[in-house]
Amino acid sequence: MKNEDEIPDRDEGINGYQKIDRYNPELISNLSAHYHDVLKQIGENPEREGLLKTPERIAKAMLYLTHGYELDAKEILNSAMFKEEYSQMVIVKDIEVYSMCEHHMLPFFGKAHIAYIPNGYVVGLSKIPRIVDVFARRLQVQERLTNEIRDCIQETLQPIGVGVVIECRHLCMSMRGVQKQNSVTTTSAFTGEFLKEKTRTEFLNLISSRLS
Ligand SMILES: Nc1nc2c(ncn2[C@@H]2O[C@H](COP(=O)(O)OP(=O)(O)OP(=O)(O)O)[C@@H](O)[C@H]2O)c(=O)[nH]1
Ligand SMILES: [Zn+2]
Repeated sequence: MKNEDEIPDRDEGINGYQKIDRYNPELISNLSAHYHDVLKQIGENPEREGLLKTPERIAKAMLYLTHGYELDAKEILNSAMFKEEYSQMVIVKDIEVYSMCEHHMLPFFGKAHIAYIPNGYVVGLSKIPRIVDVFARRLQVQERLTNEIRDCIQETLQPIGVGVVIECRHLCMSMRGVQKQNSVTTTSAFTGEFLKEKTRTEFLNLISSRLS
């Protein structure tokens, strides 16, 4: 029996998530109908002029904000790995992060700082922020986001070590709930050489310094 809420083109995707076609008009229209109902349920009038296109806008925005499910971070890293005899720490810092917490579907946002020590191979620099987005554009908790980035780099590039630090503000803690406007959550994850205090301290010092 066909479930009328069934998502069209549902199919086994990568990373254990269902593959969906985010541009499928039928999917956008189904999702818009749900958001139309949400507007009614919160006491709004979805027929007033300002809200006429809102359900469709939200549907498209949500599909965009969760598009990381379809992307394969390992494939992205594999596409630009170069043999290079550079053996010092490589750091890409201050990478903007925009994600949504899986508890409230409210944004959390801030910065990621990522380092690795190559083991014969380096990766194209742009690929580091790209994989941050792959994992951030999903429903997340900051701790899992941090670990997923670390594991992806470690398993794909197989460097001597990886360090990931993420600092974010969670709107579920500032707009609602405990209503703390200035709290920032810091998470970190390390492998290999970064488990040693000396290397980790060097990384943490370098990410806290600012270019003048
Ligand atoms: N560890 C972790 N917790 C998160 C993250 N994002 C949101 N949370 C927390 O998830 C928890 C959910 O707790 P619940 O008590 O079930 O939800 P709630 O009643 O809405 O909680 P309050 O936010 O305290 O009002 C809250 O403490 C949130 O602050 C995250 O990325 N990591
Ligand atoms: Zn939340």
